[in-house]
Amino acid sequence: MSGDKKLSIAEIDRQLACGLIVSCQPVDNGPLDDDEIVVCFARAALAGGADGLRIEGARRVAKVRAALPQALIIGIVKRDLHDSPVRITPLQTDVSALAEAGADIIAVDATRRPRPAAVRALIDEIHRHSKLAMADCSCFEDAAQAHGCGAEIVGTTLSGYTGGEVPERPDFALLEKMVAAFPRVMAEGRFNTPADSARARELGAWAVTVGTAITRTELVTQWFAEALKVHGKDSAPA
Ligand SMILES: CC(=O)N[C@H](C=O)[C@@H](O)[C@H](O)[C@H](O)COP(=O)(O)O
Repeated sequence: MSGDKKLSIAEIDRQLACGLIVSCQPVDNGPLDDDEIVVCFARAALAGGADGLRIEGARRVAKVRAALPQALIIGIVKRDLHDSPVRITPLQTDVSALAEAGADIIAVDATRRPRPAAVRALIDEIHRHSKLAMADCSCFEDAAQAHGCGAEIVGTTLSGYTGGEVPERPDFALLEKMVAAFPRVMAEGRFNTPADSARARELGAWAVTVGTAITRTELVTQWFAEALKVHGKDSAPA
């Protein structure tokens, strides 16, 4: 298994062409929430020109790695803990499982919230496996802390998801602030259109991760259905 593959950040810099990463995370328990479908999403994303993939769960990372030995994979584990709001790769054992499954980059929640393992401990564990660390951040201060702990990549992933209503638009203000301070910033979270993704790159994002708009068919269908409701039966021509 190519869990042993070790890419340097400079090699990844060279591999990025358009800077698009596709997150292949179907809606939980929906009709597309299936390991083989995730592998198909991954194949389709690469066929469409993506530079890399974001995959949830060690088992799915291993399946995608086996099917696509050369793919750049960012691995995460999502788990619901009873005593912490941290969901994305909260434990050191999650890190080891993702490393063994063949992830190149391992992303962890880097928010400064109550958590079972410190951000530094998770990043150290990622590096112990000779993998690269990405910090999923909710604000500039999260990114500063994670960068200080050695994270190679910091992302806007969790902006808007740590309290209050989730905004509709991406957090461009945070992206700009992070780009000015850190060398590799992942634009992630609600980059739902090619135009917003391109804008992120114009602003200096190292790469852009797009999930929902590509791999959550139910939600994209809802966007269309909601928009079309305005012109429902009453306004249709007789
Ligand atoms: C907040 C959180 O849990 N984000 C998750 C992180 O893996 C995923 O649910 C998102 O789909 C991913 O970040 C991509 O973002 P978007 O789906 O908006 O393109």
